[in-house]
Amino acid sequence: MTTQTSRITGPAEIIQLGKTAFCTAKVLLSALELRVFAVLAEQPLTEPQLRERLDLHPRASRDFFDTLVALGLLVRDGERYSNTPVAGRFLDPGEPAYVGGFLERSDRILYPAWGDLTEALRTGKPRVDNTFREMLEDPARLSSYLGMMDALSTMLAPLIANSFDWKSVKTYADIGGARGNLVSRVAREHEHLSVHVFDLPPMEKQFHAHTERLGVADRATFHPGDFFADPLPEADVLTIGHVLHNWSPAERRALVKKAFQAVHPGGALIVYDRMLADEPTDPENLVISLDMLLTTEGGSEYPAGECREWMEEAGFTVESVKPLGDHDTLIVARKAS
Ligand SMILES: C[S@@+](CC[C@H](N)C(=O)[O-])C[C@H]1O[C@@H](n2cnc3c(N)ncnc32)[C@H](O)[C@@H]1O
Repeated sequence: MTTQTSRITGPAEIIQLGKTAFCTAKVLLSALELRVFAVLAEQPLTEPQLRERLDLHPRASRDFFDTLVALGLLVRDGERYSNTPVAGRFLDPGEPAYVGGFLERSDRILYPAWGDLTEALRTGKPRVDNTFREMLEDPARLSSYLGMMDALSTMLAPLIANSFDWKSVKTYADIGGARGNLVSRVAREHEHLSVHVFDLPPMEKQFHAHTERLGVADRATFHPGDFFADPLPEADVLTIGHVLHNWSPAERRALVKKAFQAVHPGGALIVYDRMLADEPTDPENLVISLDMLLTTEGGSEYPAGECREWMEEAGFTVESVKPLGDHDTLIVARKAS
């Protein structure tokens, strides 16, 4: 079957794709780094006031603020700039729905790494040093990373809480569950659940603070360990979300096999990731797969069919494969009673 890309109809779109797209991305990322939205959350400001607050040179400050207006993130009313309602809700770090944790990491790590895509494609090697373990020891960097993870799992949590029958489930463990954002949000929807997170030991302190903040600490347990070296906690339901894509196919297969040992008879394994469609019509998940090339040793996105094979090979029966939100796929697999 021929794949058609109807987005590109002429030279204007080609130039937009090759130039304007990364320029406008960087305008947003710099605005976050400069705290434009945080400053404007306090009060609307004129161009000289905002420029002074942000300590910018006058040469391009008006163009920079006007670009943010043109992108729909700021409003200019007469001489004063303010946040649009959407920017005020999602880009002001003081707001609970802030998604900037994700974008801050984009700015610091992914934006420079993407500049080296050609080299990564030639060598198959990541362009970011494997500093993940070091980052876990650095509270500021860890917080920014967790902000990014939480931004994603907060959007998916209500869908996961409603797309599975949790009534008969007593224990639920999220493998690679970070500071417990997903389990906490599912536990808030289903008050009978006792929830568990398995993750690397440095995540434990963050886990206790976060589950406390979300009001589920009395039902939440952290299991420190390395999921390739240590046994996983046993539970009625295990989730593995946005984890398998960080590892090579052989490592994913091993982890799914290990999950089979940990799921109680009659229980289920739920895997979700940015899985790849059969036809490459949507660049979104393919771009994330290239992110994995740039940032991990062996990771990539993968088709749902491959995940099915790992699950069936481990002994599960796949019950359902369905879309989760705009870009993820959720697979539920059952272990026989
Ligand atoms: C991409 S994050 C996904 C976090 C979470 N599932 C979510 O969707 O928000 C990957 C998680 O796997 C954890 N992780 C990485 N290597 C691990 C290992 N060897 N053992 C246990 N956890 C690990 C990381 O600390 C991190 O929390």
